[in-house]
Amino acid sequence: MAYTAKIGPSILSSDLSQLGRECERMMECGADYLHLDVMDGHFVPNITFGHPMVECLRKAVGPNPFFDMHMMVSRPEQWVRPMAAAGANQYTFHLEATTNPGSLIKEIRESGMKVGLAIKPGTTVEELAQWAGQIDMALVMTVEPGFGGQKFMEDMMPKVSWLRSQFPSLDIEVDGGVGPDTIHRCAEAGANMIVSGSAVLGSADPRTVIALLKDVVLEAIQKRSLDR
Ligand SMILES: O=C(CO)[C@H](O)[C@H](O)COP(=O)(O)O
Repeated sequence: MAYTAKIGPSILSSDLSQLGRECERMMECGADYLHLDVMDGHFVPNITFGHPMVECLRKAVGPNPFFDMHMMVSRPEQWVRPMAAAGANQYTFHLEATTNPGSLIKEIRESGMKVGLAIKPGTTVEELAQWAGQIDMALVMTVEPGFGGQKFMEDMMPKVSWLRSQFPSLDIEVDGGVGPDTIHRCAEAGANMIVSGSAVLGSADPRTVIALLKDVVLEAIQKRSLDR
């Protein structure tokens, strides 16, 4: 079992006027990585930020925090090189946004980043599966992408369970409505990379929330390895 539990706060839910400080605060509170949501107002009905912001953030927080870029954009091919140059570590694009996932995967690798592949709630996991051998991480969205603070879609969990059964070493991320109330379902299904926005950033005690999320996932991983 090659994967481990990792918690990545979605900084979309932070005080955006203090983004550098918020990123540092999350890392100090035990985050394993930072999940950065890039939205273009076209693939999703919301706009956030692009590579100039990522470059500034990288300068502000230094070389260590792992930047997991969730590219909710219509033309993901366009931003691979700029994001790599800005200091991104992983480039997660949406399967629905490209007609040529194979060449995009190759380009991301050549640019030195890890590859993540995301699917919206309406996309089947079988469509993702054909690329699973070529990617570092699969992201199963548990809300319709576009906004933080939405309700967790429990009915996405069979996708996670199926992926885990088929790809025992793959990093599987869940994103949307994940927090103390929903983490058990994600962990049981086999997710190991946990994005949490409002539940972590909206808490008065993010350190405790991050630790709780991580403990639940670690316990599920241990249980799965004992059951094998
Ligand atoms: O990708 C996203 C929205 O498209 C966000 O990462 C996600 O919604 C996290 O926020 P929350 O935990 O509050 O749901």
